[in-house]
Amino acid sequence: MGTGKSKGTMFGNFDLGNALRLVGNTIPGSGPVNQNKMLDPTNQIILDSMIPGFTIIRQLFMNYFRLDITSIVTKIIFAAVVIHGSGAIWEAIKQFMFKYCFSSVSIPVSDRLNREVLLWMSTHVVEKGSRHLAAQSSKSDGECSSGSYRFSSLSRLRRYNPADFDERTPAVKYLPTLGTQWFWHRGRPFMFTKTNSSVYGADRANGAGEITLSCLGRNPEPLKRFLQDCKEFDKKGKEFLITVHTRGDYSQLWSEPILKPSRALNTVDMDDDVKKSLIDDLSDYLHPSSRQAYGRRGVPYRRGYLFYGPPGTGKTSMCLALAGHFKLELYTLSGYGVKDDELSKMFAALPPKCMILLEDIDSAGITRERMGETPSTTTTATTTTTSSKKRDAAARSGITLSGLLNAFDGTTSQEGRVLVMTSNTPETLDRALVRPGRIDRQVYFGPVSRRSAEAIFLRMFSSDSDVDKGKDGSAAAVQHPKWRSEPGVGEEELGALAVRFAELVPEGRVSPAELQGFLLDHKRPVEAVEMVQAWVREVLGAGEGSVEWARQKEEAKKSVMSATTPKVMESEGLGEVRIQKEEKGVTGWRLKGVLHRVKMDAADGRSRNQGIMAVSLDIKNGNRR
Ligand SMILES: Nc1ncnc2c1ncn2[C@@H]1O[C@H](COP(=O)(O)OP(=O)(O)OP(=O)(O)O)[C@@H](O)[C@H]1O
Repeated sequence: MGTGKSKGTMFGNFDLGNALRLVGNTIPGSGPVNQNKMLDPTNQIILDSMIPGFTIIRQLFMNYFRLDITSIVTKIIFAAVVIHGSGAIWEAIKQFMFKYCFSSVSIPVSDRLNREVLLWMSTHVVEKGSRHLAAQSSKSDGECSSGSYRFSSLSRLRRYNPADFDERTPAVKYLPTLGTQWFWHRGRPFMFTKTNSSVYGADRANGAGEITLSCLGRNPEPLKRFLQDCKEFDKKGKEFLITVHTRGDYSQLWSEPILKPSRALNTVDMDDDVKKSLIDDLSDYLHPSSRQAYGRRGVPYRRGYLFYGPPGTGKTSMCLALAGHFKLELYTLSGYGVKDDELSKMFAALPPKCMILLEDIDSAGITRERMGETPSTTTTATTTTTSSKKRDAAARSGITLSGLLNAFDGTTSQEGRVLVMTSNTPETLDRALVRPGRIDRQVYFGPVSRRSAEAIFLRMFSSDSDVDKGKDGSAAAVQHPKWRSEPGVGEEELGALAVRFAELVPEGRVSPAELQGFLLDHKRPVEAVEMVQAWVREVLGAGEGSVEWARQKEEAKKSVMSATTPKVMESEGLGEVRIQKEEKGVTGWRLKGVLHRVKMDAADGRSRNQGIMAVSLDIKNGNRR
């Protein structure tokens, strides 16, 4: 290098000494152009080897333009050598400096820190005036995909922007592009480098890359501080969002995180005491000292809840609200299509502290049959049909009871998680699934009471600023044009309307989801009060799946239980009525099922359900929707 002998192939034979002599010989003014001047044979050979036919070209220029191009060509070659050589020297200096004068840290593309650094860079560097950017379209709900991640961090830090919600022209987000960028952080220069040479597949297609951060000095502390700041920044942005993972596809067990606006606990209506006790129980469990306390007492550090009740009563909403309140990442699974071994791997892959939601666990088709543990029930045609139906569901879902229990309690299963199962028909769940230790609390979510009807009404018609204040204490971002645009309806008037509305909604007969649906169709409070009676009449004749249907079903079951108990000798161990068939009759629906007795198995101490009697019950005026 120092001799000027270049590394490049083009300059492989170049002799700098000769070249310098040539330059000297041909410096303008060093003498008149002599047409017949011959080139030094060595130089001639060098130039000819570098530019084939140079001597002929030179001669032509001499003859036609009386110009000796040797000087120009030699200078160009000399400049190229200098540029090339200085590039290599600069590279060597850089490498030396980097090795001995800089600290650096690299962050793989799969690590969440990668996303957190990108977010910080986007907001503090890229959006503040980078000239080289990577652009991405955000999704309508404010999500933006970055590498294998999805995040709405940029939009969530801004005020409401209608463009963020326009499906046709999603807003554009800017991220650091591949390559190197310098920036200042806490008074120090930092170098950010993003490369994708070791990134493949979807990540590469999405523009994700490994990040290397460097800063001047041999002490890596400033880098650590910077990474901590990135984490804090990300956390702050997520304050009003929750991270949700669903089942992953292809090689991933869980999907990449999806950010959703978190739901405030006060927007989920339920009995105040039940809600308070649930929150207290969870805060107790999540207390930093709990893990140790559980460990010292030899109790596995896990907590399980069963949220049960008719459809649309807030089970899922409560789960989202709790995850947001306690800043837990939420992993949701609806059960179908997962095999036992995959489920066990999914549980093993959960982070140490998170919430896992198994939705509608009763419809996941989990049976003992696949384990060859057919419960002894009275053999009726309906039982056979139900068993085969369940077997079909189980075959579809691939989960067995033992597989599920193994995932919950297995050695690979993470401690520290909060498990929530939701169910519309908890009585159909195997007792082993909901025994204490797996499910520590069962929480009932019921239809609307008078108090909750009033609360839902007020929440729907309060000004947006009030709703927002309830959630995060911030001022309103937007006021919806239609909601509560009735003149003359002030706070006092609204309160009175809410009381009137609640009186017209019969207690325990409609679900919060049904009531919410009605109020979404009637966005003015006076109109809602006027229309609610007609709507209630319509809903109470509603069919399967409604709260009214569930209520009548429960009542019918209870009456069968109380009527049959004396006949069934030992009432001790009497379980519940399990519906197996629903037939349309003249006056409504006839449900056929089996009355169960629960027996403890002396051998393994597990409870066994034994069908002891076929029963039928009627639901009057029930009609399917
Ligand atoms: N108790 C409640 N308080 C406030 N909103 C509710 C409540 N119950 C239901 N909702 C509203 O109804 C809709 C459905 O609620 P959600 O999905 O939580 O019900 P669910 O009980 O989980 O239903 P399913 O059993 O069918 O899964 C949501 O939009 C939610 O806002």
